Amino acid sequence: MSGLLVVTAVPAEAEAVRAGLTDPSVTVRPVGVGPAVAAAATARLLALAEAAGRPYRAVVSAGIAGGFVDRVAVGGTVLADRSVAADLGAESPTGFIPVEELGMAPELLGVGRTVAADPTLLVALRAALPAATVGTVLTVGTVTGTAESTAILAGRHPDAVAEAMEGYGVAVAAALADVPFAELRTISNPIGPRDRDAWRMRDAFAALTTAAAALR
Ligand SMILES: O=C(O)c1cccc(C(=O)CC[C@H]2O[C@@H](n3cnc4c(=O)[nH]cnc43)[C@H](O)[C@@H]2O)c1
Repeated sequence: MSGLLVVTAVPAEAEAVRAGLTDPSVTVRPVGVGPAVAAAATARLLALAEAAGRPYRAVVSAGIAGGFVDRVAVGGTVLADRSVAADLGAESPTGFIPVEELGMAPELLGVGRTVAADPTLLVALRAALPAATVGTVLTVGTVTGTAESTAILAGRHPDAVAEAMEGYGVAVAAALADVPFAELRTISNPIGPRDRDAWRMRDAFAALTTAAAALR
């Protein structure tokens, strides 16, 4: 059995995680931006390890994220109790319809648009990161960038604390491989009207390095 697999979107996130690790058995791999590449790359990493007779014991999606204002601060750390594909569904004149409510046969839904964190892994991470905010982390294909879309998303997900672009994809790969999953994020920017100058990447990367000590 191998140790923990940590997947990030970009190499800078992977470097920030590696800088804070205390457990040499942890493997960190940048897999790309967005749920599709994150799912495909994570599935491949898990399958290769399993085929080599050294399956990973758990997988964590880690990186920076946007935080919902008044729910988590920029520079803060978030643990997802569930990762949700926020835009998986259909628009309608009366609002968004989640994929579960579209009337498809349940067996066609695969793992659905919500994946809960592994309870044991989440308990361990919460114990190691007591200051972390725990809540839903949304996975989006497009970074939210207007006041209107922020209000809609926040209203639709009152339990959501952050949004990022990979967690649900990694979660699906982990679920199909029957490997425990969790998502760990540090907040680089408030979710809202796009203001790239307001992004605090350095603070978020520093927080990611600090939080990485919990990955063991
Ligand atoms: O949006 C940009 O302009 C941008 C430009 C260069 C690099 C980046 C990133 O490195 C983002 C990578 C990663 O960060 C997550 N993230 C961070 N903030 C948000 C957000 O507000 N909404 C969604 N995702 C966010 C995401 O997981 C990206 O993969 C960005």
